[in-house]
Amino acid sequence: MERFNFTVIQRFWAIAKSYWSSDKKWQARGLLLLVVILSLGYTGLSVVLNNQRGAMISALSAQDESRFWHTIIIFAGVLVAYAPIYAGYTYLRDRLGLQWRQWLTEHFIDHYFQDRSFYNLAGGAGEIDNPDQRIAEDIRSFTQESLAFALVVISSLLGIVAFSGVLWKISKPLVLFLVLYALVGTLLTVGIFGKPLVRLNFAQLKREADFRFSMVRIRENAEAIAFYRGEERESEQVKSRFDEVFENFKRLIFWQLNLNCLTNAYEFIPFILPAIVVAPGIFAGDLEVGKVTEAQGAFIQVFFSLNLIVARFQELTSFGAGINRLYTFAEGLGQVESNKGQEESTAGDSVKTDSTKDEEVQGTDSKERQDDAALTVAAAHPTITTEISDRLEVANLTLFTPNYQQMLVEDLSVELSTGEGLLIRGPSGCGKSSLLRAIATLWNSGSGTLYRPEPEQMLFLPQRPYMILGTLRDQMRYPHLNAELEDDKLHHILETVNLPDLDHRFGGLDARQDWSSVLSLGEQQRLTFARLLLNQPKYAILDEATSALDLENEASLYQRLRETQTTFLSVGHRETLVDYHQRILDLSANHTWQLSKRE
Ligand SMILES: Nc1ncnc2c1ncn2[C@@H]1O[C@H](COP(=O)(O)OP(=O)(O)OP(=O)(O)O)[C@@H](O)[C@H]1O
Repeated sequence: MERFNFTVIQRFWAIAKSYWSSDKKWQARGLLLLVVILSLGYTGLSVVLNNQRGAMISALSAQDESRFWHTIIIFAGVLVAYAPIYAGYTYLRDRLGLQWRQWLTEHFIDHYFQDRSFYNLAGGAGEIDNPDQRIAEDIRSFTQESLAFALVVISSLLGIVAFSGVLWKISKPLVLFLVLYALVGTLLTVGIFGKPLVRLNFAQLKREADFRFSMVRIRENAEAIAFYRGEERESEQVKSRFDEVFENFKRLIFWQLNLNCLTNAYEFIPFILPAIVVAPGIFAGDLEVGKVTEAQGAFIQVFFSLNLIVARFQELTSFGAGINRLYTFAEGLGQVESNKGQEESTAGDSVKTDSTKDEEVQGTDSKERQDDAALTVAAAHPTITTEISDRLEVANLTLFTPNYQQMLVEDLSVELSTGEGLLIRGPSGCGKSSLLRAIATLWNSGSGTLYRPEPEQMLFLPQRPYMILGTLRDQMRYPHLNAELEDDKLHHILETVNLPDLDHRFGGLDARQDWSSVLSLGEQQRLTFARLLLNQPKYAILDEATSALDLENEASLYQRLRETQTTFLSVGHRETLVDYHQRILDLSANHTWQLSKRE
């Protein structure tokens, strides 16, 4: 159990330290210091308030009017200072939490897009589920909760120091009993409830994210689902995802019920124990009546400070689960060093729910075996070498699917001469798009050398047109959104790709739309072709980029492309495409290839 807690703390620190030692560290530390000072201030004032409450009761029971009013005046005076200090404390705490969140979110987003991690993680076997939820929600709760918890720990320590003095004066055995009682309670709670609650909270986060994702997919594929009349199946699917949320939550609240039974009984004692201990002194006339209130106030403060872990255990377990999710994500992004080997048993345990534990552990094992196997395979095989050059050429290229499961092309050598068009053909599934992936350096499983120009000199038009979120102008300028282009030029290009009234239809070049829903596939293909004609890169790679167009539109676009200086490489099935290319590369299903010149 100790080891388990230690792992979570280690993981917490691995994520947290990046901010607290970043270039923003002095600002962060300064703000934290201010928050701690304010928390010191309000703890000090609460000690005074507690004393005065006791004094007030004593004055009332002794019918001492002037002492009563005196305490009331002090009370009011302290409150005047207490209210703004406490408000300032919560404000600055939340402000610091927000700044931390901003920094950490940007840090994760930077790593997510660095080295194409978003693509590599998506292509993996899905160990890092729902990265969107991890960035949007796990980071938010991580920063808020860690700050809230750290400050609670600090104020608890202050509370212990401030109030145990008060209590010590009233009754020493009471203090000793308190320490022992809190210690036993904490060990019991962590021992019994720690593992299952972190596990269930982890699963809850995942299942909530899966459920939400299934709803997002429906929104994105609404039309296809409507055509298939797939409502029933989709509704079943969403409901079954929600059932998983429901079942896990049921288990979670059952464990919380058990925890509450223990903590409620356990937290009841502090309310009566001080009275029992102080009562004999009062009966004997040695102590004032108000001492009961004072002792009770101090006892409760010290008790809840010592009892921090038990009192906040539910939040702590969900916090721990969030830390685990964020840590595995950071590990996947290469932000923190992977120490899988050391943590194998604990990390695996910490993420499984009771009912699914066995199958998921098996799943994890087989995933790890697959990963290990993939690493062994990758180590045993060479990878494709890429060299930046002013030409586009593959030399002796043998290409496999990732993990080397399937050979796609064997010993291919071809160079693209400037101004020339090359068409790649072949049966479906033979590896045409994969060859483009290799040229784009998305895949490197295989051997041979790829000579390619700088990425900025190449533009890829993938099989499925990609419409960005933004204006029509952005759509056309993508991926160079900062390019300054005159409206006239944009209009002219729209005409060239046979979309002359597109901007009028949607309210101008600055109109914002969900372009992938409002444009037909052919219109989207023409719009991506507009990007190509605007950018005029040195090399263009077109993967069935005109497959949804009629022959006339296709011919016109290729004609325009040939008028530019761009050297292009196309993949496609249509016979008519041959007319626009000088050379043809035919790939076959048995990894052989043939290069020919057009007659
Ligand atoms: N991420 C992947 N992991 C493993 N295999 C893959 C992956 N992506 C594609 N493949 C496999 O690689 C082979 C080649 O796929 P590719 O997309 O290159 O075919 P293609 O020739 O472009 O087909 P089409 O003409 O149908 O578009 C296929 O058998 C496909 O199943």
